[in-house]
Amino acid sequence: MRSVSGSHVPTVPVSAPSVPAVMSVASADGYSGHAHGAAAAAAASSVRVHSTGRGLCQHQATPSCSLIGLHSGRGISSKRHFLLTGQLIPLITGDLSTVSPAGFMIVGPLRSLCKKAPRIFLAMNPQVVFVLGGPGAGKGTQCAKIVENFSYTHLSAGDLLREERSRTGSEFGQLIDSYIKEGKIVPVEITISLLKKAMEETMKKDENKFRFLIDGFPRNEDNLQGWTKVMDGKADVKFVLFFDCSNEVCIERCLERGKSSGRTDDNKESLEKRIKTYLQSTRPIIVQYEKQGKVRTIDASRSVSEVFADVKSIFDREG
Ligand SMILES: Nc1ncnc2c1ncn2[C@@H]1O[C@H](COP(=O)(O)OP(=O)(O)OP(=O)(O)O)[C@@H](O)[C@H]1O
Ligand SMILES: O=c1ccn([C@@H]2O[C@H](COP(=O)(O)O)[C@@H](O)[C@H]2O)c(=O)[nH]1
Repeated sequence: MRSVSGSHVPTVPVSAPSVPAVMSVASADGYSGHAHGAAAAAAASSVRVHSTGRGLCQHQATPSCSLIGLHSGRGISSKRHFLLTGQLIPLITGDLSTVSPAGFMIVGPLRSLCKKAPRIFLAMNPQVVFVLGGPGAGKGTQCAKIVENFSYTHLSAGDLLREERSRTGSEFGQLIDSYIKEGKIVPVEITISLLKKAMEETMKKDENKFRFLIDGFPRNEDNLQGWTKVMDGKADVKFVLFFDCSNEVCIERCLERGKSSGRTDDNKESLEKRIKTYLQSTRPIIVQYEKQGKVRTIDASRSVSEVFADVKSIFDREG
């Protein structure tokens, strides 16, 4: 047994049931690194409690009590909280940069808790990276490469809208079609419901898939407000990946793509409108996130591999 960073974890009671004011988190015999896993789980910005543990448990340290944590495996630090059967437990601090690769971790036995909580399952909120940039800046191309190299699921808001447009019986098909051709931004209620559903379905299929690249969203103030209203507290926006590219290069790429894409908006007329919408509505959103220190800017005018080298170093760093 060893304690996490040699620390004890004081509890801050929120509601019953009560647990001892001090408890130590220890790794079970033969599960070295699990204590770090728990610390990483605690470091997660928000953690949901699962009442059932289907698929969550990779290792079972003790049959009576298990704390299961998810961690990103890369340099998580800082003081956060996680929810544990009605208790807010201040973070176990320490250097988490050595945490082993991503996955579920388990610590046990949590002796003092065993009596109170026979089994505790924790899973993180979805972790989101917004991917923004002008039309044709290379967002989709780079997202595909991120997915190949990191454990992210790519959700393109544009693709989801196009899918909805062609879904038989969709009540929004015509509206989406005209908005896309005009380069206008579809009302957020439609887009957010598609995004939320896609995230939920992804996580339902595989609980390990809780990291998302949301490509082409939020595009305007309405999008941002809609996201906040529906997703605040339910998903954590880690950062915004911004592909910075001149309008000329964007237009040239889209026109080239238009030769084979079949997209109704990869033509000169639509592109002028899309660029205008991007400059008037989306850039201010990027500026807002910049003020919060959340934007990671990439020079997207270079080759695909040069751009990806920068993208990769950001994901290596950020986890
Ligand atoms: N770095 C690059 N250099 C040259 N061409 C590129 C580069 N990145 C992407 N492309 C090409 O440019 C076109 C647009 O790329 P992509 O679809 O990835 O852009 P996007 O930002 O997702 O566009 P949109 O927002 O319009 O969906 C594609 O044909 C793609 O192959
Ligand atoms: O959040 C969104 C995303 C997209 N749209 C509309 O779709 C087109 C195409 O989007 P791409 O990201 O280029 O695939 C875009 O011009 C908008 O009309 C949207 O309304 N909201």
